[in-house]
Amino acid sequence: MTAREEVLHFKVINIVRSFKLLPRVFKILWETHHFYFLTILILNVVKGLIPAALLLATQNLINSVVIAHGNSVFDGVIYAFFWLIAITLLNELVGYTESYFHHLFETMLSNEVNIKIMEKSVKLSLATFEEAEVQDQLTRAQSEANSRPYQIFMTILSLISGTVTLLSTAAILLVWRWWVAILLILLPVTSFVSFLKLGQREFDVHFKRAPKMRESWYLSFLLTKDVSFKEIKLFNLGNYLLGHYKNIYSQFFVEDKKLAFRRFSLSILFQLLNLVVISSVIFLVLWSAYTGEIMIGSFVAMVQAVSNTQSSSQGVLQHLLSLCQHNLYMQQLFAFLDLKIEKASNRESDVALNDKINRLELKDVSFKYPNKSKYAVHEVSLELNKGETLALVGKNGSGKSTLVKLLTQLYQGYSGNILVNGYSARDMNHSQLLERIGVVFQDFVHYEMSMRHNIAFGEVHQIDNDKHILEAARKTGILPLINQLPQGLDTQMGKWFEEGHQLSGGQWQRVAIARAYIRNADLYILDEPSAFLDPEAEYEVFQMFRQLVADRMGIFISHRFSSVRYADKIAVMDEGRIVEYGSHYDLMALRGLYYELYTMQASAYLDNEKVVKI
Ligand SMILES: Nc1ncnc2c1ncn2[C@@H]1O[C@H](COP(=O)(O)OP(=O)(O)OP(=O)(O)O)[C@@H](O)[C@H]1O
Repeated sequence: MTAREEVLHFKVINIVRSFKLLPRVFKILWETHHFYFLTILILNVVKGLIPAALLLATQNLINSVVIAHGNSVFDGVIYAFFWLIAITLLNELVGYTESYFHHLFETMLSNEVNIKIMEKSVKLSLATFEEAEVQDQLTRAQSEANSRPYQIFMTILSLISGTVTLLSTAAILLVWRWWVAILLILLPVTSFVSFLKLGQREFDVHFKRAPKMRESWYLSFLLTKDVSFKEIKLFNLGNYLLGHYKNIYSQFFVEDKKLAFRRFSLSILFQLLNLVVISSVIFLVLWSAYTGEIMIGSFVAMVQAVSNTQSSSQGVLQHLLSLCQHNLYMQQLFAFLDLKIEKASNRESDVALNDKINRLELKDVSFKYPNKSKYAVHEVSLELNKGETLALVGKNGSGKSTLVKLLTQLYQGYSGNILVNGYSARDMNHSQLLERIGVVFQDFVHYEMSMRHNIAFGEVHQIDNDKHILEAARKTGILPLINQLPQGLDTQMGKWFEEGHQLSGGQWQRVAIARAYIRNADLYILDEPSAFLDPEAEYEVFQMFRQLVADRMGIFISHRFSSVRYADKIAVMDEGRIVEYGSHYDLMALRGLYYELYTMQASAYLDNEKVVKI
């Protein structure tokens, strides 16, 4: 049974079992802030005792007035009055102090949980992170991270104070008629099971909703973010996407309405049952007072005790129910936090990379994406030495970018071997290896931060080293651009935040290349570095790349054969395999796929020239 099925097959007993999560919940609460946590806990125990104390004080006051009326001794009344005022004051004081600590603790707790989720996120491997189920778990964990853990805390507190109130008020009734106290405590149990089942159903509905929630989040992202705004306008997609979004939410509403109606009907039914029992018990108290069995003060206290016992018993069970539901959420959060981390990078057994990388070998490397039958990379073997450049070419989807992700160990589940200086990359100290590689991915990030951040993120400890950052900028030709920016390196980039300076596609691409170049790496990998560049910029970028890797190694992926031809080695990929391998001249002489692609592109340029001449 998969984890998902396990959760969906939760029965009443399994929900109760979910209480074993409580120690872990307490650990999070404790770690959030020891002092606040303990203080709130203690205040709640005190809060739980107050209703019974108030009750006894009221009973005492009324009875002492009755006694004083008979024998004109007023001291007892003053004394009882003092106690009532003191307890009322304590009640107020506890309430205000508790809400002060609550307020602070709430923010801290949601931060703590959000941080735990983000910490876990960055540790996951790319393969795990990309799994749809993991994305769903993340959505579930994140969507309620701000409210759920705090609600759990509140529920636990209400449970504590409710139980204390229940026991203390029930004790007053026990003295009078023990079976009435038991009846009032057990009465709400009848509703407990029904509400528990309903809670399970509500959870199942929300559990199954995660993929749709993700879809609705994505639709809202498309409709509200600048990256998609232009296309949405041009293709007039607004109404279509909005309709889709509304559709998802109207489906949610139908489900919610059904559940709300069930909850409403159950509540009415059990409320009526309660009313009948409570009225009968109050009539019994009334009868006792009428027959003179109890005094008037005790009568008032007893009626109050009946109502308190019944309501606190109902409250305790309600809180137990909420706790079950909250625990189901926590189970999702913990499932995400417990996800396996593929490689414990920097293990003691890892081979240290003490030297510069001067040799890279791939031996029969094959890789399939999870749940895919076809190889994205199939039996790839190649080698690269210091001072050499390798160009990867091939049609769309032939496996070039995947190969780069394998080289950078983003995916570990490959067969064959990748050797760095003769050692298997699998056994190498991961961070040391990655420190020696500078990569620009095809889908590089536009950081909506300052230019300084955008470049220095390649070597974050250089964030304040202007000289170093500007040198990387010079190598990609963006120095003149930086000089023109209103706050130079500290200018905000992009359009998401105030005073943001938007760059063109080619400028963003050069910034991304500068981010790789700021690293003093031994191997530079550029995945389609010229996709957004004009011919002049492309020429410039490749000249600089060749200079940079003259005594290092360089790999680039490109569909532009004008640049590819200058690489020392060219690997032509098709359906995951390397089908041709050699220099430009070797491959042209072969008259195979490379020749075909090269001449196709060259003739397209020549045709254009003809058109211009005509
Ligand atoms: N994250 C992923 N999950 C599943 N399959 C993927 C993933 N990324 C790529 N693929 C698949 O792997 C194959 C190789 O993709 P890859 O991105 O490596 O090709 P490429 O040669 O870089 O293509 P392009 O020239 O279009 O960038 C394709 O069939 C693609 O559908």
